[in-house]
Amino acid sequence: MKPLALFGGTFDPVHLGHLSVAWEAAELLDAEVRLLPASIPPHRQPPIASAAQRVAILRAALQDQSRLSLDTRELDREGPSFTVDTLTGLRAEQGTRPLVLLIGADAFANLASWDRWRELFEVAHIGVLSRPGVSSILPPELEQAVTGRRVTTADALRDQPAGKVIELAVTPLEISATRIRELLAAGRDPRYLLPCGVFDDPALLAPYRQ
Ligand SMILES: Nc1ncnc2c1ncn2[C@@H]1O[C@H](COP(=O)(O)OP(=O)(O)OP(=O)(O)O)[C@@H](O)[C@H]1O
Ligand SMILES: O=C(O)c1ccc[n+]([C@@H]2O[C@H](COP(=O)([O-])O)[C@@H](O)[C@H]2O)c1
Repeated sequence: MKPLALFGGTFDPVHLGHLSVAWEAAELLDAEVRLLPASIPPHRQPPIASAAQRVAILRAALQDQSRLSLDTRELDREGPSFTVDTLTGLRAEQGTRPLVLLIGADAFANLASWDRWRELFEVAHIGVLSRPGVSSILPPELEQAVTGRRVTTADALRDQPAGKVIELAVTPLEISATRIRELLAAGRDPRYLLPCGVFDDPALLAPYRQ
């Protein structure tokens, strides 16, 4: 069975950095990949755009392809979007299908601050996406938790439903939502940092313009 990979984020807004690494992860793992927008992200300022606005941008971004899809379950839940709750729900739905949590290297380095973070390894594998400027040195507590879990081939994720960690060497694209919000707020037009379906509809980016 193809693994199911979840790529969570604030997506405020989704950009070509997200889509490119999600696409490459889908290819590298031969997995179904779902983008999972967070409702109230646990460890950061609330997003500029509302959940409905971020979903509208995601839908526009994902049109005309079938490899990446959208999973809005965190938006349907009250309270902060703790990833362990989301993955536990998916585990109950998906039986023994391998689940892979995709996270950028910057977010992965902070994993030990996440809610019930050790339980994540019980419900999913973790696929770490390389990101420019992010060191691969982990805090000792996390390094210890990861020891013995590292695998280097996608096939190794199919042998069991959860518990492994794989580094995914994706093409580095130095794009961030922060930079896109700054450019839009300054009246600039970051056309080639965003998917064309998003840029072609100016109403979608209105929340970020001042
Ligand atoms: N260019 C990129 N390359 C690799 N991973 C990325 C990239 N941009 C974002 N990610 C990863 O995507 C996930 C969701 O990121 P998020 O929605 O916070 O985007 P962001 O660009 O980091 O946003 P912000 O600048 O607002 O923090 C995180 O795991 C993050 O590490
Ligand atoms: O569960 C947690 O405690 C937790 C803490 C920080 C981040 N996350 C998740 O990590 C993903 C990326 O977060 P962010 O803030 O980089 O967009 C997103 O799906 C968040 O819900 C989850």
